[in-house]
Amino acid sequence: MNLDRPLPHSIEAETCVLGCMILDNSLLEKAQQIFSKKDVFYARKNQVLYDCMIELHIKKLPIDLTNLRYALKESDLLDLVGEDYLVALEDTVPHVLSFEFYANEVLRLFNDRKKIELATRIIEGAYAGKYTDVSEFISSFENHKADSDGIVQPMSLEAEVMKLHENGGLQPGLSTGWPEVDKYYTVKPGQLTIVTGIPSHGKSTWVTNFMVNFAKRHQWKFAVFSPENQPLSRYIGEIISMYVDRDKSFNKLSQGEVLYSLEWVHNHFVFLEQSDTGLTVDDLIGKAKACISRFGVKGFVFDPWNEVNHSRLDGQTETEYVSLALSKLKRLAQGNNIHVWLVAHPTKLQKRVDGTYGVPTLYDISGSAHFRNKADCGLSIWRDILDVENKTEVHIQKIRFREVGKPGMAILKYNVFSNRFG
Ligand SMILES: Nc1ncnc2c1ncn2[C@@H]1O[C@H](COP(=O)(O)OP(=O)(O)OP(=O)(O)O)[C@@H](O)[C@H]1O
Repeated sequence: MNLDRPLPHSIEAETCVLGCMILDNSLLEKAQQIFSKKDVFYARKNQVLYDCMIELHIKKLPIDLTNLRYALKESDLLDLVGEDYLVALEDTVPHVLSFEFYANEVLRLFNDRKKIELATRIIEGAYAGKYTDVSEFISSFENHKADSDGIVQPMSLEAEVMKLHENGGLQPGLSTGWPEVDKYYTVKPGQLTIVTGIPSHGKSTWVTNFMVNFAKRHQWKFAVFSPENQPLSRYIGEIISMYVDRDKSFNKLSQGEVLYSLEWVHNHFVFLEQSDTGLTVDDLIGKAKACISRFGVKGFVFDPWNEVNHSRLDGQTETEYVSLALSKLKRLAQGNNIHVWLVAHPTKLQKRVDGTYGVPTLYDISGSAHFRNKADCGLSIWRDILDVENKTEVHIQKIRFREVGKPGMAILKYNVFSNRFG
């Protein structure tokens, strides 16, 4: 089937991204985080240049015009890119600060092209009368590399596998900002983390503190659905206390400090308001996607699960509903290369003989064992509420990929003034 118009692209955005990386080589790693796929560039010469930059980076060589020209010549690709185009790259950049904006634009357009390609194949399949069950056909394409029969042959993944190897193989995720937690849990885009814990044991406080760490350290932006943290001005005050990280609470900051910090919060967070009827998982996913394209959001936090409107279809069991909803959240994470955190309460727990409650697991979350089965990573936050030292235990109960971490437990101390864990 022929498309009679060009696929969406922006040569200007692509050249700006490449130019920024020449001016500031450290941006290449950021680009690799934003673009999970290799072939995000529309123009062949831009794709060649991006590949070449990755190669220089792997060889620990500076990404500059001299090295790029040499590497392109070596692989007979200089004519394809063109000397003049290469030299002009640096001049096309309005400012390196625009990098993230242009990179997200390149990613958005790449995703649009993929959607059009997918839709075209679906239409072709329908014309050919090949598929009786449309939903099955669509889900086969969600596995990206599946051919039209849903069967993947390993050599079709050659480029991805070689790229993974070139980029250093199976690498850990990004640091949480707490070395003791990093031993067990790091963060990869494209995954779903489920956090559980007994009420008042500090799940929300820990997740919020985690977001602040992550936004500071990796410049991630977060979309947060946290209806219990109302009014929002109060929640933002708590975030500010965590951000400034001094032994003083929000109340003791100067007006200047508050205003400065508020601007930082503004640049790293957006909040989703609850609706009167309660937002459904589909509503939240729609809003998350809007936040990804409008604000370049990389992390999405649902806190807690029981504040979501869980209306089910007629005849659908709770287990089926949970399974489908978690699959949708995983697809949101994978398809957009973001990380999703879901906070969920355990069901009523059994008291221990000493009257205290033990550490809940993902199997204790009300609704279904799918919380354990579908999560890529599972954490349980627990504390002894009588502990005078305010210690919190972070139990890492499930890690799907070994490079991301391993099961274990990290202890963090909570500071009541800064509201931070350290
Ligand atoms: N280690 C700790 N020591 C003392 N206080 C803590 C500790 N961790 C959290 N807190 C405090 O406990 C209170 C409850 O924390 P938080 O709201 O984060 O818990 P939660 O597990 O999310 O609860 P819920 O399930 O009810 O939403 C907050 O006031 C928080 O400041």
